[in-house]
Amino acid sequence: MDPLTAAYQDLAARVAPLAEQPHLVVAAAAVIVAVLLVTYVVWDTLAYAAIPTLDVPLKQEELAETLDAEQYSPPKTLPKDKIPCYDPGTLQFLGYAKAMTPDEVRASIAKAKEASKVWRSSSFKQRRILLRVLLKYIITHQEEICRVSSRDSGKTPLEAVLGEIIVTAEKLRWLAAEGEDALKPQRRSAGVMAFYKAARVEYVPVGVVGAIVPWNWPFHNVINPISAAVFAGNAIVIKVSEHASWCASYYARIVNAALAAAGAPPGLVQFVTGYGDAGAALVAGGVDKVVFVGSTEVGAKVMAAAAPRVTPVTLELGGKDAFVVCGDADLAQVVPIAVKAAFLNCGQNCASGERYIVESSIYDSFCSRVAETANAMRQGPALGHGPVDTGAMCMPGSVEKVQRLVDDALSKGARALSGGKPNAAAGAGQFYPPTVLVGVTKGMAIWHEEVFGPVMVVVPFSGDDEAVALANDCAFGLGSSVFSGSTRRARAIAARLEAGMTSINDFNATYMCQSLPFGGVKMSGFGRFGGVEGLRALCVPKAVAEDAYPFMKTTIPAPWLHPVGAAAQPFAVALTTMFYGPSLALKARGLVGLLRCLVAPGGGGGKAKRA
Ligand SMILES: NC(=O)c1ccc[n+]([C@@H]2O[C@H](COP(=O)([O-])OP(=O)(O)OC[C@H]3O[C@@H](n4cnc5c(N)ncnc54)[C@H](O)[C@@H]3O)[C@@H](O)[C@H]2O)c1
Repeated sequence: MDPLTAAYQDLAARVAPLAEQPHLVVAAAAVIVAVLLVTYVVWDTLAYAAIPTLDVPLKQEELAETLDAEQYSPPKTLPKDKIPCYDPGTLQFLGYAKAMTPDEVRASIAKAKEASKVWRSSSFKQRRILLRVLLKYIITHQEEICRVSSRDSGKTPLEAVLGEIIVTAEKLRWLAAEGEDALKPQRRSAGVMAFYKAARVEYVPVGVVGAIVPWNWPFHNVINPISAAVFAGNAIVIKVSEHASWCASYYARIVNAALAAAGAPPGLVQFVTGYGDAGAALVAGGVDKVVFVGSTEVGAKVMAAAAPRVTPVTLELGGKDAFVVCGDADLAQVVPIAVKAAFLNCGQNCASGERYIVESSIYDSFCSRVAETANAMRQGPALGHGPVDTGAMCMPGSVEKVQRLVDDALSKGARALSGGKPNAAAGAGQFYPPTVLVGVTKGMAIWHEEVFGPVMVVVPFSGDDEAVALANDCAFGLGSSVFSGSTRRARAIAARLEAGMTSINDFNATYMCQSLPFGGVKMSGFGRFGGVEGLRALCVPKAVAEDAYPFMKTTIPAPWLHPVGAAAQPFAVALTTMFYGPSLALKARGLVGLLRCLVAPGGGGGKAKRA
């Protein structure tokens, strides 16, 4: 018996008794998992031990849970060159942010440009340190970051942890762990005629990224593009929303402290506060790439403004996600997810469940269960008044916009199973309650327009073709969900949905997988942010080809030397036939033609002719 077979038989004989003692197998597996876990924790702890700890002082109003009514009452007159900032839950006045002028925006771009020249040759190691400094601060100061976000945008502290912290932490972790792999030069095949070449793509930083972001997740919306842009070797000028400018002051202090701790050049990240004119100045001001996150209407303007300089744009625009629930889905799982998908952050999410397409067999049960939860949800100011399930709408005018869409639907025959009018009982702030609408038809504006508020529209379907047709009957195509007890059925429906992202038996799971691209189709925009594709979109994918072998290099064949002779074109035809001829006979014909050209009079090209 050969030694290998003997060793195998010996191992098999030793392992066989274990099959009769499954508890030993389970115990061994548990020990292995525990060792792996401990190794991971120790590794992570050591990786972060040397990472500097930031000290970012907070202002009085950033620290307080409740604000004194007198001290924070609105001013009588509002200056034009400043942005007034309010708490949407109490309407207390928080102070002013600067409304930067176009000249000030251009000055910020110039500073970023200088910093980008240094940072583009920074090492991935240094970029990872920057991300880890940020992550360390974020995890140890979650409460502060969330309190400030809640104060400025109206969301509850729980919502802030879910949407501001968790996804940001995962983004930073993913970038540090896998970002370098996504950006290191990638080998490509050289092809047939260039067989002697080595081909690769190098991901070169674009230079200065100009990012314009909305107010709905004011912390995540800034750290998300900043972390990706600087990890890709760029500087970034980021324009925050005029409706979330107060909190940007704290978030800018965090970022600047992290840059200093990581030894990054000052000016690498520039914050811009201002109105639309500041955003327009950023787009037209000479940045190398524009990332716009906001409404479809403004996105179209941004695209037009980027055209004269042919500045590349990524547009992350509005959404109106379809949420398909098949009759065989597990309602106990689906209902709580459906409620979160519609009402998280008061429905102010680009990828928010807005159109619930539910199979007729479970339609009534689904509607009554979501309405029961919606009716039980408590609403109020996010801070200082005990836990609430949902907070205020961030933007002045949002409550009225939602009411217009709901009123239109109700006047045309829809019914509200919960909510349906502003919630004055919740307090002085901008409150619209969780609203479930049934009986919605295509003639109603709410079926087509993005609500960006806490309204769940539920319609029934019969047969998967109808579910797909209803889901695709929409100008937007950002996220989508399909729930079914049969993965096969869910996948088949998902494959037919016109959307940039689909989660099967979940909602927005694609965003928790930060390796995946984020973005939409149709009026939801184009280009991708997030994941490998999003990171590479912040670079120029530069094609490079060089000689693969030192003894082979490109020389122009003799028949092609100028002035060319009669054999020049037949030589090219023969060469093409030899390399690409789809049969042996054709390839042989190409080779013979090639040799003929070389020996023919004039086959030596210009030199031969001259001789
Ligand atoms: N797809 C996504 O990733 C995503 C994420 C969040 C929000 N959104 C969308 O954002 C919208 C809500 O956010 P919003 O109300 O802040 O959007 P918005 O389009 O009104 O504003 C977004 C930003 O654009 C700026 N701006 C305004 N006019 C400009 C101009 N002419 N040139 C350049 N910039 C200009 C604003 O000052 C703001 O900072 C919703 O439609 C929502 O779906 C999309």
